[in-house]
Amino acid sequence: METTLEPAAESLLSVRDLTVTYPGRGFRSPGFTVLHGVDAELGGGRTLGLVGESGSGKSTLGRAILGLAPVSGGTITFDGRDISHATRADRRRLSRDLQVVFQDPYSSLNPALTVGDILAEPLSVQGIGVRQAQGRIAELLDHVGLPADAVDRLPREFSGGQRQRVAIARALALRPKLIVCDEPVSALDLSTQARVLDLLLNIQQETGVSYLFVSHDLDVVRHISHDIAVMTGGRIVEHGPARQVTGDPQHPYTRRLLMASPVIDPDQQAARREERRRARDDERAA
Ligand SMILES: Nc1ncnc2c1ncn2[C@@H]1O[C@H](COP(=O)(O)OP(=O)(O)OP(=O)(O)O)[C@@H](O)[C@H]1O
Repeated sequence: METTLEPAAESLLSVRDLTVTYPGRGFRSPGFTVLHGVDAELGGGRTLGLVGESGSGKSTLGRAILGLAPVSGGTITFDGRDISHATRADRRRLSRDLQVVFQDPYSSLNPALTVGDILAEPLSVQGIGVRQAQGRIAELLDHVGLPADAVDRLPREFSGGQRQRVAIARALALRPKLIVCDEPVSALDLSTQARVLDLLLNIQQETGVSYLFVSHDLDVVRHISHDIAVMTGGRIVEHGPARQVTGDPQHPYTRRLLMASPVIDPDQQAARREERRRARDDERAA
């Protein structure tokens, strides 16, 4: 199924025909193509949820945007600039506007640094003085709901959810325009997941930051996203407003994903029955 994307009126991120091929190990071994001509679009102050099974290429898309996966074809335009082949120096400048929160709050924070030092790092890289940095760090801790004395403590003194709050504070330090959130709640228990998702929503309302939110969990993505892109086999098979993608899925793969995610609400259960009926009809017609 083809998904034709019109650039959003105020597009912040635009991915066009993106191909990522990892190089083969030896000179005889061919490269391994993970993304095959991916298109995606994200406007300012909005969230694009990227959902799909394990290995479908979601993280690779996030990594390509961050300059951590090789772009072998197509373009990535961010804030009006083509960043597909940004140099290291370009990336340093871009890090003001483009940040990341990874899945694992246990390995993504340097265990030897205090929370204060972790938050000071991006500020000092951008040349922000100590006094100004101290003020900003206090503001950031307050913003993510951590106590002021967290500044002198080490990551191991915090729970998984609190560590993820530290990672979010670090990502926010330079007031970015976009944060790539790569499975940021997958390692957390359900109630902590809900609190971290609410925090991300509040931050977006207050700051206008955009999120590319990668998750294998459609329920999580549905909760946080304005738009959803559905990915399988390195291709985006459906991309549209969250309500439309989850309420009236067009692609059989999206329908399967929806059927596999748990529902409690009776209206959703009725909709789910209808989805199953349509999927059965589609299979018979195929
Ligand atoms: N550095 C790499 N070199 C070679 N292949 C890679 C590399 N990183 C990822 N891959 C492969 O790319 C494919 C897509 O991986 P990716 O992590 O993007 O998927 P995903 O949808 O995010 O899955 P998950 O939810 O499990 O993280 C996988 O087959 C993976 O093995």
